[in-house]
Amino acid sequence: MLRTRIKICGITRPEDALAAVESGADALGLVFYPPSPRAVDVAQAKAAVEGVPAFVSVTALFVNPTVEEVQSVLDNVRIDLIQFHGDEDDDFCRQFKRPYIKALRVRQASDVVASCLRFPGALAILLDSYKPGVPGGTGETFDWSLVPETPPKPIVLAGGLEPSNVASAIKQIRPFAVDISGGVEASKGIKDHSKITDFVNEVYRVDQLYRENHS
Ligand SMILES: O=C(O)c1ccccc1NCC(=O)[C@H](O)[C@H](O)COP(=O)(O)O
Repeated sequence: MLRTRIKICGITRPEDALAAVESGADALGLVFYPPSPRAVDVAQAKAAVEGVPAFVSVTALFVNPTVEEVQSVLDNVRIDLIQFHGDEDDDFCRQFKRPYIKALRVRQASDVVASCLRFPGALAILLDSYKPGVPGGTGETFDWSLVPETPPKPIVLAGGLEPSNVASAIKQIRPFAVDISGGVEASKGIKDHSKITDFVNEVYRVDQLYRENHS
């Protein structure tokens, strides 16, 4: 079994990026969506990820951006992956020639399979909670029983994860990756480093248990 990958989203400060890297995160997320309390501009983003080693992926997150907005970020910040949270279609997402993740706010089971099929170019589908008018970062969980057992694409599970519930989530869904933002914050946009460590350790713990029970 592959271990569960860990993405810490909503990074705004270099010290939070380094804390996530030192804890063992696989990927970091930068929110390029101005209405978000975790939004960064190009200068903040560059500073935040400057010391991030190449083996940790940096993800740029957008909600219905223009082509120029995405391109400007790609031209100026080290970005390995793009994550789209709006109404973008597969053609839009693919044009930047970077691996991309499409976020889906889950309301019913059929949403998951349908989305995987609508985004053949996506590296993975990120499943998040549905809250009217809020494109992401809700801090709320959704009904995990809506996730099919064998989805057509790798699943990144998001929405209201915390150190205290991530083990149950992984046991139930076995996602490719877990994504957290609010659950490791001290306040909006500011990460709590001990919560990051607790979260990562909890993911490692449940993966280790799984390996022991399936060897
Ligand atoms: O974080 C935001 O404010 C945000 C705004 C608009 C679109 C996406 C946003 N965040 C995405 C994420 O941080 C995560 O991918 C995901 O939504 C999990 O967030 P959380 O429930 O806080 O763990």
